[in-house]
Amino acid sequence: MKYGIIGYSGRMGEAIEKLFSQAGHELVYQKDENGEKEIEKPELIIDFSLKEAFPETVKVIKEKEIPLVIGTTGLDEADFKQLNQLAEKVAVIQSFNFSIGINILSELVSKVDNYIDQDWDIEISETHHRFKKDKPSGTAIMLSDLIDRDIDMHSKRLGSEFGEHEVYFASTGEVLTLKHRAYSREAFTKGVLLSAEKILDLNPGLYSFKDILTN
Ligand SMILES: NC(=O)C1=CN([C@@H]2O[C@H](COP(=O)(O)OP(=O)(O)OC[C@H]3O[C@@H](n4cnc5c(N)ncnc54)[C@H](OP(=O)(O)O)[C@@H]3O)[C@@H](O)[C@H]2O)C=CC1
Ligand SMILES: O=C(O)C1=N[C@H](C(=O)O)C[C@H](O)C1
Repeated sequence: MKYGIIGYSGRMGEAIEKLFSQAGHELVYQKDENGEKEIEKPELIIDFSLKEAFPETVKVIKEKEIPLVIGTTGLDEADFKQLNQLAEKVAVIQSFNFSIGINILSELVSKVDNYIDQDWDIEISETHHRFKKDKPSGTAIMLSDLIDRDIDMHSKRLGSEFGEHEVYFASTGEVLTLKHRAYSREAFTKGVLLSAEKILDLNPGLYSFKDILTN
């Protein structure tokens, strides 16, 4: 496939280009803070940039009318409204975490929540590399949104950690911890590749990575 990346020069942009090139896909469009370069019109766009770049991403998708795979975090309700608007015309796959493990963990969180009552404490902890700009992580927000109460979230920024998430459920006398740790960015880029390879066959609409994994 011929694809484009927004956030091309970033950590994820570089890791995506490496995996996609190994899989035989061709980068024909790239955009970062320094500008854009288009060799030819891409079949789809992959966005792993920053929230500040989101208005530009919306503009690019509107102009090109091509599908979007987006993993950028920090997006708010207004941004999701825009994603829904784009999804009326093109397929959009959005997830704050493209790893298989976190998507299984999110199923488990919902399952545990069905067993416990208000007497249980629930807290989420996330650890990422020192360069990560947003806090709490998109994944921590996504996990807390699965539970119908306010959850305390704890963020650490340490060295080069790729991404660790823990969800604690505790009552007097016991604690249950669900934990996921990414050992490399491959944890995410493999999910991005799977999404990109499937998106060209999808009808317009807003899809999650879980939709892609389970269909
Ligand atoms: N959903 C998931 O599975 C995952 C999501 N992420 C998310 O992906 C995003 C990128 O992470 P990471 O690669 O580590 O971040 P980086 O800071 O390394 O990269 C950000 C990229 O965005 C570009 N950028 C910044 N502002 C603009 C702008 N206004 N217009 C166009 N491009 C812009 C930067 O360009 P320049 O270098 O020129 O400044 C850079 O290429 C983050 O939101 C992160 O949370 C990360 C991992 C997994
Ligand atoms: O910035 C990162 O690196 C990551 N960001 C995502 C998030 O905010 O949840 C996903 C992953 O944990 C890595």
